[in-house]
Amino acid sequence: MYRVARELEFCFGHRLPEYDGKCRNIHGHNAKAVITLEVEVLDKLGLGTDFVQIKRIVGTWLDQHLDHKLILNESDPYVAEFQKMGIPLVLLPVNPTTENMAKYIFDYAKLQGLPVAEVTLWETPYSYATYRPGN
Ligand SMILES: Nc1nc2c(c(=O)[nH]1)N=C([C@H](O)[C@H](O)COP(=O)(O)OP(=O)(O)OP(=O)(O)O)CN2
Repeated sequence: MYRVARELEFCFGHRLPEYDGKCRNIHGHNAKAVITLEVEVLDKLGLGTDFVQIKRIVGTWLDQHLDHKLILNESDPYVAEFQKMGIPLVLLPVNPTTENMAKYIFDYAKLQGLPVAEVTLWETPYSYATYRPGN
């Protein structure tokens, strides 16, 4: 079994409604997602999955869909106000925590047919969460 990983960076804003602390306020992060794939067999060039392919598929989506976006829980009372202002939002059915966003990125990579094993999302240089499906 081979594990192949590509790091991808993007910026986002979010807030955690009802959080008892400063993360209840809108704030931003320079995030790094680590997309880890598992493959049993290498291709004839000796590649598991081409790093370039991971960047093209997941990196392009991160750039277009999440980079410099405000990510909110769809039930957040702030949503209507930001929509009135024409601010581009990404709405999730859950709070935009590091854990939930790691799974959100995992689900996208999986849907694109990548053999993704786990996604780690670094929210700050010191804090990260990893999502991998359990048995
Ligand atoms: N398990 C989780 N805990 C926290 C999350 C999360 O997504 N999952 N998120 C937050 C906040 O979003 C916050 O931005 C991060 O908190 P913190 O580690 O305090 O980050 P700072 O860089 O601001 O830390 P300082 O040392 O205070 O500068 C909180 N918890």
